[in-house]
Amino acid sequence: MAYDYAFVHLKFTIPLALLLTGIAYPILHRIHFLQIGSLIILSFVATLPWDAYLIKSNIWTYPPDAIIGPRFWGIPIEELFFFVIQTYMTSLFYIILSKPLFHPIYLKTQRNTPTWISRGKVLGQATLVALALLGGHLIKSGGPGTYLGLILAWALPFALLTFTVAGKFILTLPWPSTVLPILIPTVYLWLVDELALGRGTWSIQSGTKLGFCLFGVLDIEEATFFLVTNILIVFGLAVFDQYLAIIYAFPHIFPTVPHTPTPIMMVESRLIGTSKFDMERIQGLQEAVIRLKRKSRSFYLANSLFTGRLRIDLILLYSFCRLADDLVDESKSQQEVTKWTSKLYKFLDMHYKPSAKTTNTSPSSFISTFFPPSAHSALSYLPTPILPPEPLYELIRGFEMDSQFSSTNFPISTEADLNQYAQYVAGTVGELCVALIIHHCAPDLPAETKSLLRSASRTMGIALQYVNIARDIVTDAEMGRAYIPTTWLKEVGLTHEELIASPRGPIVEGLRKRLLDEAFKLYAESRPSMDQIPKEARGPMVGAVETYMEIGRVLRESDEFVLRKGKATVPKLRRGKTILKALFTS
Ligand SMILES: CC(C)=CCC/C(C)=C/CC/C(C)=C/CC/C(C)=C/[C@@H]1[C@@H](COP(=O)(O)OP(=O)(O)O)[C@]1(C)CC/C=C(\C)CC/C=C(\C)CCC=C(C)C
Repeated sequence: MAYDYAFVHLKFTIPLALLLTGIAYPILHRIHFLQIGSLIILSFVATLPWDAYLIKSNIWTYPPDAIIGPRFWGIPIEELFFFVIQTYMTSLFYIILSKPLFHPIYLKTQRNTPTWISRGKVLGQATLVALALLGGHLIKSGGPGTYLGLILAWALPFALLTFTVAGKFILTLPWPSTVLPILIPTVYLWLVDELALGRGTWSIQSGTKLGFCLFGVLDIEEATFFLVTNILIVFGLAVFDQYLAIIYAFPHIFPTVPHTPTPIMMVESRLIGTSKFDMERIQGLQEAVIRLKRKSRSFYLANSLFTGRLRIDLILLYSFCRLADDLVDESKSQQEVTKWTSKLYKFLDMHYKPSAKTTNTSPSSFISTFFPPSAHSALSYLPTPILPPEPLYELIRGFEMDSQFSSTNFPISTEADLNQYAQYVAGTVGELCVALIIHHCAPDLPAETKSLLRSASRTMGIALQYVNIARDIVTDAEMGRAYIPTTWLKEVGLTHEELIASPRGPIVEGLRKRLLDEAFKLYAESRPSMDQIPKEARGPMVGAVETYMEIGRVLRESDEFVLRKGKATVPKLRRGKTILKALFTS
């Protein structure tokens, strides 16, 4: 009995697995445990007979003075543990590197597949078949090609199966999320293997190997083994992600999705033909993600921390809010604003007041007739059945207030007006976000908790809007707008006209500070209630709020301003740190 092989785990695999667990911990959801767990079981069951055969045929041997002793089917327990830990580590690499991806949009190539993907899939399948056949041939011939043959003939049919099921999806995913989680653990395990082979912890029979080394004493067969097994793990995870993407993306096929989609749903998602996929919705989701990425760094980063349908619906909500805001902001006249807001009200009426319907037009033909093509998806895919109507109507009312600014009219006279405005444009957004969270994560929350969350989310929305106004004093002035209440301006001897003509200087800084103080007061009032947000949405929501409030903190530190396009932003590193802190502490 000895501990050489056990030490390989203690020194190299377990510490890395622990480190990866620590890094991935805040982004791991129940579904990931199901994903990793199923893959560990599959890889264990698939490797067991193969490994037992290798040991029985003396292709692989373990000197008795390198292992603790207990065996199952002749396989030392350290080796059995290897199946588990390698699958676990590679899965975590994949999950971490795939986190920023929004998988539903990678279903876009399922129909009207680009030629390079169709060809790539056929080429991949042909290569896997050829290599598996080569493996069979090497086994039949016996001698030095046996071990390589056994690896190829065993692993590649599994790879072929998974690639056949999810090849287009795998090829559509960005390479850092597929190639890197294969390569990084492979190279790491090559180095570990090199060390173990060098120390004689395990060895390969000389008559059954080719005798080429990739480097040092690392036989080409061992290098191939780690490469193909990591390919198998990543392909397996991608199959799982493809099924999840189908389940989450298509409410017309899966109207409700439980916390953790069931294995039956996974099978169903496989059996449904791609002809049933709503590719227009995928296109709409893609447009919404692009809008989010272009317009808001903070929310884009925070959004990637959510999962499932909640993530999709938050993106769609953002897209609607942004579109409505832009339609009003980009209007050239008061009439144009009224044109858009009345169309938006009508759009909401069609969903929420069908009895008040004045025409026989359907919402989709109303959208395509009265809105520009760039607005269609943001309106068509707003998850109206889940969202309460009042905040949506109020949001449009807030945009109407925006349009009332003119060289002689400043609608924000008092602090109460400011609060009302912020309620309309941002308190509503908080309430809508919470409605989505409750629907997707905890529909059975007690009524008092729901109402606490609603009112806190309104307050938090106002806090964020105050930060937004404090940040944009200069850019708003350039558009002829001043949100600082007339009463505050009077106290410092300013008028709106003067603020707009000269939005910089110590007096304005004083006003900015006052607004930020109000923002942080409201933030402090509502922040404790965020602990009542269901666990799976809490960290990401806190992350979203904190990255936005961080703009306020940067503004308060004034010398740290990073002025970009006239706006103060939080440096990337600081934004990343804020998100991580929120995730690890919520
Ligand atoms: C990850 C995530 C939460 C994403 C979605 C959030 C979402 C739907 C945002 C919509 C934003 C939007 C375009 C609203 C239109 C009105 C508007 C412009 C509001 C201002 C947003 C700032 O956006 P940005 O800086 O990009 O805009 P401009 O450059 O000024 O054009 C606002 C400041 C409002 C943002 C308000 C919220 C996201 C609500 C915050 C409250 C919560 C998240 C609830 C917290 C829960 C509890 C229980 C306290």
